[in-house]
Amino acid sequence: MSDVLDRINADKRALVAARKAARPLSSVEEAARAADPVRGFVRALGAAVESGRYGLIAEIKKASPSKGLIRADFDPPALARAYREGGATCLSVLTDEPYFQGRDEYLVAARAAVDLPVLRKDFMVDPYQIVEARALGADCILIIMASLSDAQAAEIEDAAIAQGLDVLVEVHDRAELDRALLLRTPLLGVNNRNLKTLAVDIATTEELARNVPADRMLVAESGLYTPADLSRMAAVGARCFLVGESLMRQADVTAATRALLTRE
Ligand SMILES: O=P(O)(O)OC[C@@H](O)[C@@H](O)c1c[nH]c2ccccc12
Repeated sequence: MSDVLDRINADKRALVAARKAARPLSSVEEAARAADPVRGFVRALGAAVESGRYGLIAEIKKASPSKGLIRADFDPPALARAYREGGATCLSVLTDEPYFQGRDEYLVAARAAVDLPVLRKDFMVDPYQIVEARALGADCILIIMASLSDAQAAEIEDAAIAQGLDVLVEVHDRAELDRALLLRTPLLGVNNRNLKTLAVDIATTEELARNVPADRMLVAESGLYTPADLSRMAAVGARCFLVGESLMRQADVTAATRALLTRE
């Protein structure tokens, strides 16, 4: 019954309840109003694709539930600069602590180091986290359809829109895709990793791509290692990619990012 995602979401709800008790929404809202202007996340990806390039969302990820520690030498501002130098379009920064060893401060530090738009990569279960994301300086938030009901997803998207944030909605199967299309965001991610079992299969994007309407921007997520992997995703219509581990494992992140983006 209790898969990985159920556990993560239950823990997240408890964590958010504690955060709410420690800091009232009104205080976070005040910080959100004072935050740096939003950088257009969807706009940056659209511009990359428009100019014939891939849109790369490069992820700053220290550890994961499936792999444990991914990168020991973990310096978010240095990684942000390396990704930018290598040609990334946007950044994704894990802020989930219990499962990914992320931190809110990593997002703040990474964003301050570059001019790229930044996704707060976390498990959003409550609109409070969206206001938090804005207060931290995030430009985009993640909605995982497997974690939320239609009503919860819509509530979180509304909160993001109210804060001026972009939304990446993530799906893993046909039913989730159909539900995601009820949302307004143009940014549609297909996660090649099943968050319930943590198994990865990049055929997932190939299978779902044909059902993604032309007015959505398809992002292929997870399990992407080589230019050939990106070409395979591009062949079914993906021009944007979310990549973490394969770049995080390299000593020279700039060179690895450049190499990944090399078109065959
Ligand atoms: O490290 P990878 O296999 O390149 O995957 C990156 C990203 O897609 C993955 O971290 C991810 C996708 N959806 C998520 C939701 C929560 C946490 C993490 C994720």
